[in-house]
Amino acid sequence: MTKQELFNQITQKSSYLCVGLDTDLNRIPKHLLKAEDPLFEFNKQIIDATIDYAVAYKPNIAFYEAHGVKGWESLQKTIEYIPKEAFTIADAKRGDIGNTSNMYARAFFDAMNFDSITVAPYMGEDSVKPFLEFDNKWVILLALTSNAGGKDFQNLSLEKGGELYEEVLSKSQEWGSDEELMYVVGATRAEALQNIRKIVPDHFLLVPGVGAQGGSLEEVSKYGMNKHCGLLVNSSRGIIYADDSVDFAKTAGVKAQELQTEMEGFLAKFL
Ligand SMILES: O=c1ccn([C@@H]2O[C@H](COP(=O)(O)O)[C@@H](O)[C@H]2O)c(=O)[nH]1
Repeated sequence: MTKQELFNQITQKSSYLCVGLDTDLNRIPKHLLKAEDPLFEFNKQIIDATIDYAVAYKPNIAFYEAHGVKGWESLQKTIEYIPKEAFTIADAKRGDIGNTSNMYARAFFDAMNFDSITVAPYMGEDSVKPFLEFDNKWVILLALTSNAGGKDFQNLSLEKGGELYEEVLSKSQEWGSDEELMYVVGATRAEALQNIRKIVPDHFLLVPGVGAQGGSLEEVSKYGMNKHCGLLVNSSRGIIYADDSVDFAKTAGVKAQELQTEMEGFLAKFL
């Protein structure tokens, strides 16, 4: 999906919501455990209930690979089920020496046909570039993550000035353009967004941390939005586990719609 196509989706749905598919057998409604493929059955119903309000879906790969072959099958079925209009994110946080990164990229872009993958920048240019060699695919580089421990390294001051996450943002722009590179910035780090927008004014940001982690959608939208919206705001648990009854999908739809309605307001105010 191109940047323009993503922006078109955002405009059409008045939404920059990404629904996180962190599907956990211990948390899904009990009646689904009888299904042949409970992970897929849950995802299918969540997708059907939220597709009118969401522009992206982000399966977190850990929740699938934890089940071995069966989990990978559920993931494959899920990615095939997501309507083509939606942007898909493999939240896999990969990155290794070049030839290994190339295999990761082939797994998620060729074999599974995801639009994008999250990548850790820690191993540098030759670990990230293999992911950028695929047409019409996106790399989403971890910049300033939502967890408390993100500060351990990402906020370290560099001798030449600035902090490590700022160097990730500026250096990586030598590797790819804003048509193929996005950044992860946690909603819990919204105070940094004004500064981040000075370094990456045109890039899309994937923003997890709204909902269960307590990030503010309003602050993220106010300080993070650019002329192409430039935001995909993820909520996983806050949507998919809002209700563990047989009505779980309906409730997920309501939660997604609530966020979409707020986003519609912010698009009118800040875009
Ligand atoms: O900095 C980061 C990077 C990734 N994540 C992932 O996003 C979702 C958040 O889930 P919630 O239930 O909405 O909190 C999850 O898959 C994380 O692994 C993140 O939270 N922060």
